[in-house]
Amino acid sequence: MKIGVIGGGAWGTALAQVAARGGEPVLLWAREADVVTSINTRRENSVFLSGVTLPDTIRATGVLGDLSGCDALLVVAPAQHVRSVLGEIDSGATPLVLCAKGIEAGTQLLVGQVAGQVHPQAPIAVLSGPTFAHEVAAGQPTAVTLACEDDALGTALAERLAGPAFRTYASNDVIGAEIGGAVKNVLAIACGVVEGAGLGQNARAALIARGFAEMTRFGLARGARAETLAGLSGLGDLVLTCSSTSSRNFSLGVGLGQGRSASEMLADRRTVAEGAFTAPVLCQAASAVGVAMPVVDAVCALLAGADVREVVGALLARPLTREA
Ligand SMILES: NC(=O)c1ccc[n+]([C@@H]2O[C@H](COP(=O)([O-])OP(=O)(O)OC[C@H]3O[C@@H](n4cnc5c(N)ncnc54)[C@H](O)[C@@H]3O)[C@@H](O)[C@H]2O)c1
Ligand SMILES: O=P(O)(O)OC[C@H](O)CO
Repeated sequence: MKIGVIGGGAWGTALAQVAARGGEPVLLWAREADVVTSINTRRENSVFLSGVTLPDTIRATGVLGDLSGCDALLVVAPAQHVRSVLGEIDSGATPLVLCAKGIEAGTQLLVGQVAGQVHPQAPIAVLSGPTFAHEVAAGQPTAVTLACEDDALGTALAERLAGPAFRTYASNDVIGAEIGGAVKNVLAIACGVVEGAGLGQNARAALIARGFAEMTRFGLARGARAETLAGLSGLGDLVLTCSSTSSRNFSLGVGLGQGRSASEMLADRRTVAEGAFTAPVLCQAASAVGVAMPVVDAVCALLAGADVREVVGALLARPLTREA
């Protein structure tokens, strides 16, 4: 199965390395000419994943059409750009494996649903889980969910991408796998705020638990299965990103907690903090299905410039309620 990768950021590059591990050729499309040059001439993505030497079997291209001979495409562009990038490629019925984590602004669709709209003939799969790109690239042990409604294709993809230190768990809950990854990015911002504002470890643990309750309520309302949300792509990824400054979302939250403005921090950065874009859409999507997500609402308020102490005070002052 020849793999193509759409997106030359840190995660697309690390996944290209995963796919190339057995010696198979992998073609990676990158939007930036300097990324293409860096990979093809220096065997390194010095822009988004510096310090990692890539095998000769990974070739980069700036031409999306070059991916047309691939047997499966890993889609690793940021969530808000998946529609436009996929719209530029004529991949027919080639399976698309969505690896971005987010909800599209305007449509409130998960990225797999966006891909299904753009390429109705293509089988859709989702790869998601607790996966910092630099750890995967370093060959450190990692486990992910590989979800696909077509069990045979899902198993084939899971086997193709698995490696000695990269364990893939097959699932057919595509929506569940996507919702975990999208929602945890927003909750990671909240946990970063706790860190930045010095609110303590009790508060962070409470946010992880109550955030998981929000993820579960929203996921069930959108058709996810509870066991998927409690698995690698949900709770697993939530725990990872809510407890590490390696997370861009967590780090953005730390800045917010220290009183910096979101727009200032997001301006001019080349790397993506998906939670900042997902948060406002998630607020609308939750309201559309009648699900309360107070932590997510608080993140939206902070991203829009609200005062940290006031937002935290309002969260704590809500009427007492039952846990479940
Ligand atoms: N980095 C990780 O550890 C990691 C792990 C799992 C999932 N992800 C997810 O993978 C996706 C990609 O993240 P990343 O970390 O590889 O990116 P990155 O932050 O390393 O790089 C930014 C990426 O955004 C792309 N980009 C910027 N503007 C664009 C535009 N207008 N159109 C198309 N692409 C554009 C750039 O080409 C680049 O590929 C995100 O959804 C992220 O949540 C990342
Ligand atoms: O750096 P973040 O916050 O985008 O997180 C990266 C991955 O999603 C972790 O699984």
